[in-house]
Parts: sequence; structure tokens; C-alpha cells
Amino acid sequence: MTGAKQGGGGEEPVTLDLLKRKMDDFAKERDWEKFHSPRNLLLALVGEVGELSEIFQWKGEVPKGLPDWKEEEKVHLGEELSDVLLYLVRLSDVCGIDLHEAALRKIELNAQKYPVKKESSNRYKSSDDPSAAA
Ligand SMILES: Nc1ccn([C@H]2C[C@H](O)[C@@H](COP(=O)(O)OP(=O)(O)OP(=O)(O)O)O2)c(=O)n1
Repeated sequence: MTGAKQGGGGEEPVTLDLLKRKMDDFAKERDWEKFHSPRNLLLALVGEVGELSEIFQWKGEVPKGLPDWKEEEKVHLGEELSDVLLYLVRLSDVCGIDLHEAALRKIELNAQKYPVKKESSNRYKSSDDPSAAA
């Protein structure tokens, strides 16, 4: 999310803050701020998650890197992933949540909740849970 990649042909690195500002500009330029309420954005986000899910629907499990997918399918996947990300960034913004700070804090909390050391009290053990394998 941060670092080397550049956004939209400009010089600025792609960051959550850049996406936030671009979404804000997008809404302002169209006078769409009135539509970008928390509830509307949440519903739009869920809708885009549905569109993302449709891409994988009925395919069964697919290998990482999607080696057998056509280029156009990967482009479509990138578009739907982006819609989810953009609505998430916008929703966080209109809710006054600093997503950068919140996400880093959550990663820290996750690490505390699931220490690297083996835990016999892991509540989420299942055959799909890598922490159950150890
Ligand atoms: N009121 C709106 C409408 C759209 N968008 C932006 C955010 C998303 O990135 C994208 C969503 O556009 P569409 O609703 O047209 O959805 P798709 O691009 O998925 O098109 P379709 O549903 O036709 O596949 O546009 C937005 O910010 N606010």
C-alpha cells in the first residue's frame, strides 16, 4: 500500500491517504458527498464484496497467483478488489476513522491475541486454521 508504486501517473506514492483524498475529490467534483453517508457506503462496500465473490463463485479452490486465469479475468479481479478498497477507505473517512492507525493497531492486537508460540487455548482450531496444524 505504501512505498514504491506510483499512483495514476503522478509522482506521489500510493497510500491510504492518497486514496482517501482521491475519493474525497471524486465525490466533491460530482456533488455526491450527500450520497456518501456511512450507511450508503457500507451497502456499496457489501455490494462490491458480492461482485468480488462472483468472480470466484463455482470455480472451486484456485491456486495462489491464479496461473490459469486469463489476463482479462485478472484485470476484472483487480477492479473489484479496488472497488472494495476504495469504498472501505471512503467509509472509514466519513466515519472519522484513521484507517492507517486503526489497521496497524489491529495487527498489533492480533499478534498479542495469537502469539507465535504454540497455544493450547486457541479458540479457532479447525482443519483450515494453520495454527491448528502445529
Ligand atoms: N455513488 C458512487 C458511485 C460509484 N463510486 C465509485 C467507487 C467505486 O470504485 C466505483 C463503483 O462504481 P459502480 O457502482 O459503477 O460499480 P462497478 O464499477 O462495479 O460497475 P458494475 O456494478 O456495473 O460492474 O465508483 C462512488 O464513489 N460513489
